[in-house]
Amino acid sequence: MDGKSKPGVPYDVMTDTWVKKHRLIYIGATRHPFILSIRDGTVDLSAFKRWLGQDYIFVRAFVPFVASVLIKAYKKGDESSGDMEVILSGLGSLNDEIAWFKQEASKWGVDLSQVAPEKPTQDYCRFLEELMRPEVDYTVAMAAFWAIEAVYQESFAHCLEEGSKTSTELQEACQRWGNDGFGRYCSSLRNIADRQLEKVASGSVPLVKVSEDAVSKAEVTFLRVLEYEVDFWNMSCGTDGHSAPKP
Ligand SMILES: Cc1ncc(CN)c(N)n1
Repeated sequence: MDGKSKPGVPYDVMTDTWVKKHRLIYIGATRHPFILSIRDGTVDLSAFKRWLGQDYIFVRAFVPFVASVLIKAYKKGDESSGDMEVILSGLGSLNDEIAWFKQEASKWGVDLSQVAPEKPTQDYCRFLEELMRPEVDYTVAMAAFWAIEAVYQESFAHCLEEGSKTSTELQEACQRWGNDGFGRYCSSLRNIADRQLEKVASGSVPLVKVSEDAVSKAEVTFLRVLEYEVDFWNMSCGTDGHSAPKP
């Protein structure tokens, strides 16, 4: 709890504060025109196929990133926190996700072996590599991990809400990240990130002490994730100026 909170009055955890403070870019990432076009049934299928091929490349790079977070959780040495179990479950679902991408690609006639990473994918994967370095704080890596998963969860859940006109053929893709189980998994990641971010408050004992430096680095990292996600959606739509011409 921060020093200004009153007993019995709910207070914002750090990730709430960030989402409110950076609301515009957060909305930009979770309500992007690409997602809105899936939701209203007008998505350009060549854009969807481009997203599919590029996201397969991203997810392959995301696996070692998540493994690096698992190593950081292990090194923290707090077995009772349950963090490793949450992260391990994430690695398990990434295994299913990779199999799903292969199956979906064959359904849509996308030859994954021929897909080259576009610039936004390359940049995002490079960012993941930077975060994998052992000197990157667990708090910073967890904040990125949560934000990356949360953007997909919020985006695709929006395509399944009442009133959406998502086509039947794309509903399964939306279910992958928009289902309640994935929502609960994102909440677990968020709780870990918030617990790590909890700062020393006057008169209360913090659960975890992290330096101000790690907290501000984590916020910058959160913002960078949102920017990379927006670039990734832009690329999928072909509105980034870098994408290959539509097939
Ligand atoms: C670009 C991106 N961001 C997030 C996710 C969710 N794992 C994803 N598959 N791709």
